[in-house]
Amino acid sequence: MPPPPIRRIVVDAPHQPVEAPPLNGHVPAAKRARPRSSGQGPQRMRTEALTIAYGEKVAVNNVSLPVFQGEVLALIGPSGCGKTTLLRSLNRLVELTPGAARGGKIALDDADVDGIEVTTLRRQISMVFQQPNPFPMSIFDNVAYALREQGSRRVKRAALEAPVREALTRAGLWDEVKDDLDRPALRMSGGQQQRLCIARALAARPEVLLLDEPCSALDPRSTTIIEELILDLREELAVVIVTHNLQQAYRIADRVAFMFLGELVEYGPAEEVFERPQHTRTADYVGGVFG
Ligand SMILES: Nc1ncnc2c1ncn2[C@@H]1O[C@H](COP(=O)(O)OP(=O)(O)OP(=O)(O)O)[C@@H](O)[C@H]1O
Repeated sequence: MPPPPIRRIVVDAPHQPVEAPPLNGHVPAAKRARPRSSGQGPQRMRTEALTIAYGEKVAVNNVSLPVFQGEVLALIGPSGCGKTTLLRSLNRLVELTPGAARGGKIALDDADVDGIEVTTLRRQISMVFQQPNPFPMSIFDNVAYALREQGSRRVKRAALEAPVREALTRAGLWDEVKDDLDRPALRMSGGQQQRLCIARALAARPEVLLLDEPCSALDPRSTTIIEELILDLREELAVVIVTHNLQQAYRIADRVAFMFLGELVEYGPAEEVFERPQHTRTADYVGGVFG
């Protein structure tokens, strides 16, 4: 099947195109470090009419959204619009919240996620959280943990060295930690800890990487390193990131989904959503009015 073209979704009646103010004046196009994806990757996931409620509170309302391999999809929108709920629904983490209920469908490679054993699903769709959360064990064991969980619990350390090294290399951390693998992970810097969490997520060889504001607790240098890393990883994965940082979304996203009060208001290539938004609400948000 030919890859689907990049297209835009504008929910609600399309408004007159509006001129968006620059992104708080901080993000000239030249800041974009790498070309955006050509949009040729296969579709990895999709939600169809996804609705999630916490009791009476509808947090995500009727959202249909594709996720493509080789791309970074950024979920943006004002606080409380449902970004994290949507992200956590993709690997069924949201089900762990008491009172949460879901309607609609989520598919991974055309398979309904409800039919995939949940541990397997969470290996295929790994998640990295806002606060780095390494386990209280060594750097090596943090990454090896994911491998041991995959059924090789009794495998000797020597057999895990190559995959641990590979995951740390992919997470851009190997050179910094290779002589210190037995150091407690909790003694690393915040930025290193977050990259370790990414390495741990990658060790499970996921198809989709979910990132929930992964840089919000980090300094600018660590943020730049992780943004570069996300752009590298996008070659082999589908990446979905929730971010409040519009400059970050502009820098790294190939496509952007703007949510408001649980609804998907606008979705499309990042440049279009930021520079030529079709919806007044999107224009107001990317212009810094909301949020
Ligand atoms: N456990 C919960 N129980 C009840 N309501 C919840 C729960 N978690 C989230 N909500 C509500 O669901 C809505 C969406 O929340 P969510 O955290 O998904 O939004 P968000 O866009 O990620 O917000 P933020 O940007 O502030 O993290 C909000 O109104 C929130 O108050």
